[in-house]
Amino acid sequence: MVRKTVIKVGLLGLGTVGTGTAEVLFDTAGRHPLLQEIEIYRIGVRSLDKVRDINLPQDVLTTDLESIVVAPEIDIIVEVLGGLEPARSLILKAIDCGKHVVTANKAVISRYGDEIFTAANAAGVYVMLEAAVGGGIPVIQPLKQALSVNRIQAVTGIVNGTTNYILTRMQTEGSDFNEVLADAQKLGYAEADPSADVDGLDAADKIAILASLAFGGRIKLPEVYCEGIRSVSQADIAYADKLGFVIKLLAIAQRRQPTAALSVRVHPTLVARSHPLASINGVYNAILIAGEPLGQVMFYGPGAGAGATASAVVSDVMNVAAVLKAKSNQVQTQSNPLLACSHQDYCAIAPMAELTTRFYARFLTKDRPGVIGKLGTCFGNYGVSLESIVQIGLQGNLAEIVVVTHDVREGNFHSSLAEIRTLEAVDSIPSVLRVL
Ligand SMILES: NC(=O)C1=CN([C@@H]2O[C@H](COP(=O)(O)OP(=O)(O)OC[C@H]3O[C@@H](n4cnc5c(N)ncnc54)[C@H](OP(=O)(O)O)[C@@H]3O)[C@@H](O)[C@H]2O)C=CC1
Ligand SMILES: N[C@@H](CC=O)C(=O)O
Ligand code: NA
Repeated sequence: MVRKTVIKVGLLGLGTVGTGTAEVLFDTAGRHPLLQEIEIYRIGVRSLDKVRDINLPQDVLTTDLESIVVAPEIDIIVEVLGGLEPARSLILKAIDCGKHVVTANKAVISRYGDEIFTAANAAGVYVMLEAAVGGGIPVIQPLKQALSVNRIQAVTGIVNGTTNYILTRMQTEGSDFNEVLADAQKLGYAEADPSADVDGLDAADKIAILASLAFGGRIKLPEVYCEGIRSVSQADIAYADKLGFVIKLLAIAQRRQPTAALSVRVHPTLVARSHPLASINGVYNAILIAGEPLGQVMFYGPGAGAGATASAVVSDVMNVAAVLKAKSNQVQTQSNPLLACSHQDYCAIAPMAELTTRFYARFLTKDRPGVIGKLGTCFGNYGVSLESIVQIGLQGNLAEIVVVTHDVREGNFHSSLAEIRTLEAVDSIPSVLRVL
């Protein structure tokens, strides 16, 4: 006989994502029937006095988060607090108490994934994280399951909604960076400390998680190269546009040969207008995955926001609930390897100097004959071949020269720039960006 179980959830956090999650779990009509067997038992928050946009059963709220993770009635802990502590300790405590965990917290997973998954594997519980990357876009489960038969070659993504929203509005409306950031905060897209978005750290957390799943090894976060969007100016956006590009904050994990070290990086990048990632605008995210034998597949959707992220959180809750239900009916006794994390070793990460990529660079120089020739000589000394070189205008009495290179070893390109900086005719190099 199949018994009907009620699976109890302890929800840690009732902010943007927590509220969206509770709304889905309280309103199950027309969704998967299994959701009707899932109940929110307790919700942990910082303040009981805060006005909430959601009707809650009496006494469900508490500020005692520890009491939730140790409650014997609770099967699944959903951590949507954000930040490193107390999130990390509460996740570990929940695992220690034999509870499954669903989290949207990429900051904790990318830094403490090793400790958390080792503990979860030892305790025989799942730690699920679909909401941690790409918000509502299903990308974690596809990487663990449907795509895992492929040899992955590259994961290239726009994985931060806030910065894509900012860059899109700077590009299409010429808006001011700080004004648009304030809007992204109001819309609930940004992290509590938005420098995590703007400086690329959130995207670095996410690409570390994606790379780990795609390439089958853990990633040491400090080895992920990370550059944010503060240096992207209206001048670069305008030049990129003239040259047929848009500027996107890309997160890339790439392995050129199966045995080579991985390149894992986040930086603003010129993307050709014809490339599929160039048309991903606003808070939308997209992740392009290339693998053998599949070829390319692109996941696209809302990368942040209450409803979108709740969709991912609740799908994880439902996956675990399905396992618990099967277990209670004695159908399944072992961990499902396509839900659990199975890596123990670390990936070897290649130094940035070894990266081969194209570059865009903008120079301010004295406006006199022969300067372009001198730049060309310095580039030639280091094997840097130019795809285009343009001098469009003057800034004051200085000439503005923009170059786009062919593929070049990053170390060689920087050596050529070091030599160019010594030229008497060169005033400054205001920007250097990579080109996809
Ligand atoms: N916002 C988004 O679009 C997305 C967010 N995420 C991730 O989801 C997580 C949550 O984000 P979000 O919902 O935006 O965050 P919010 O800041 O909106 O909400 C955080 C919630 O956690 C509670 N909280 C935080 N710290 C504590 C603490 N020390 N003790 C008790 N309660 C605490 C807050 O309580 P109180 O309400 O009382 O202040 C609040 O309810 C983060 O890890 C974020 O990176 C992932 C994908 C998208
Ligand atoms: N701050 C993040 C929220 C989702 O992960 C973003 O802007 O993408
Ligand atoms: Na996701």
